Amino acid sequence: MTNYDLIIKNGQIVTADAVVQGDVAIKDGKIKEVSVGKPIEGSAAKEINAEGHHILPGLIDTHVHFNEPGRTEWEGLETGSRSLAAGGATTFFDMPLNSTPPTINKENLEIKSSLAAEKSIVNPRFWGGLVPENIDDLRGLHENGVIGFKAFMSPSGIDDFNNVDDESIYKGMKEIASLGSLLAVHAESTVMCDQLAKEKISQGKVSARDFVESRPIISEVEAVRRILSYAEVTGCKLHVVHASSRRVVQLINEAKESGLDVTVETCPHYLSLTVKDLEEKGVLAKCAPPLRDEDEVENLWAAVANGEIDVIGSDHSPAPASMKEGKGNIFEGWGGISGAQSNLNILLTEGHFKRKIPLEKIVELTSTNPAKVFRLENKGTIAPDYDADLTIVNLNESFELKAEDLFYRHKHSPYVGMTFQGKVKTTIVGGKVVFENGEIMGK
Ligand SMILES: NC(=O)NC(NC(N)=O)C(=O)[O-]
Ligand SMILES: [Zn+2]
Ligand SMILES: [Zn+2]
Repeated sequence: MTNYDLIIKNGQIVTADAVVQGDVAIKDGKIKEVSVGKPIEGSAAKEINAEGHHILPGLIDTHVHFNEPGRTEWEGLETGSRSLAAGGATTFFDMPLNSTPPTINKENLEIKSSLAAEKSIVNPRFWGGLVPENIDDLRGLHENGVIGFKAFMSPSGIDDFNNVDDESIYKGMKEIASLGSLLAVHAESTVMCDQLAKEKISQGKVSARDFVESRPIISEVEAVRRILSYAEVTGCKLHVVHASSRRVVQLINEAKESGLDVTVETCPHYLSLTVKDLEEKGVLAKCAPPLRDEDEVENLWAAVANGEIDVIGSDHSPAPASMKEGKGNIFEGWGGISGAQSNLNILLTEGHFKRKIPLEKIVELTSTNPAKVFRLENKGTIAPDYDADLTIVNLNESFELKAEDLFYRHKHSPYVGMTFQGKVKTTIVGGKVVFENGEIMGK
């Protein structure tokens, strides 16, 4: 008689607290038993021998733009979710913009969530948008299960998703606070970015360095200071996405210490790429806030090691290759990095192997904390009664990322050509293997 659906044997089980050798038994989509030191008794319909491999809770990618419905020629829920599975992620939070219609009311949310139920091979969750026009729609979005709300303090680059002014920040945050939800912000100063860009462009200064200088760290600092003030006055829980420097992170940590309910995300690209990559790769490595210099990368890793960062999300914001080409005028071309498949690879290679960041820390930032901060029940660790969302990784295997290995709709990424240490072998969502040895097994 079989008492489990799946037993994973003899792996190094990684949680935010420890790495221990053991077995994991799964039934009905849940982890039923974790056994350390002695084998799990009983049998299963399927067994995976994880000897020499590490078993991690599946990554929860807090920040992706999958662009469905309406802009599926850029990505889509099927290709996006396959890329995540290949990269060891089992849950994503899709941003409200770049899909058309944007997720700014419950009707639009319903369109997106039914498409995801049909097409995604990992667990989908959604951000609602806060735009100046939709304060009255926030309740409906909240009641229909959004993770929280996302607003842009500077232009989003998308016509149907307006950035918020201070008045709509105030009104929106008051409403979000009363709902008991939270606001995520893209924090850059509109005035600084606009003025600096105008000056640069009018002088014909359009290089990678010029683009970076047009979106300086102080512009993030200004916007973060302002949004922290509104968090204080409204009592709204705040989450600052894609912080590009430790200065921004420290500002948020000071606010945390003073009692504000605020968290911060950074992304793998700020931990692995620099202005030099933007110079070499051109628009392919363009994003906002922009890549910074080498010392900022090291400072951000110090912040990771020091527990100053809450979560790491990819900010996967893909576009067709034609919009990511060119090295001449960096101001032209789509801002957004295609990176969702490489999150774990970057954190393992650049973090664990190069800078001695413990595996426990990587799990904490990519899975345990996202589950905690965004209140996902039964996710984010490996323990009985938790969802069987797992990824099995061979840390002894290294590989060079090739464009054809990418599951994105458009097979380009600034990470192509890099050599990574640690390869995702198997990804399991709700007890089902969705990715194994380079192939998608799901629907
Ligand atoms: N419209 C976008 O996808 N924007 C994104 N673009 C980046 N990060 O360059 C973002 O999150 O700001
Ligand atoms: Zn953003
Ligand atoms: Zn984004």
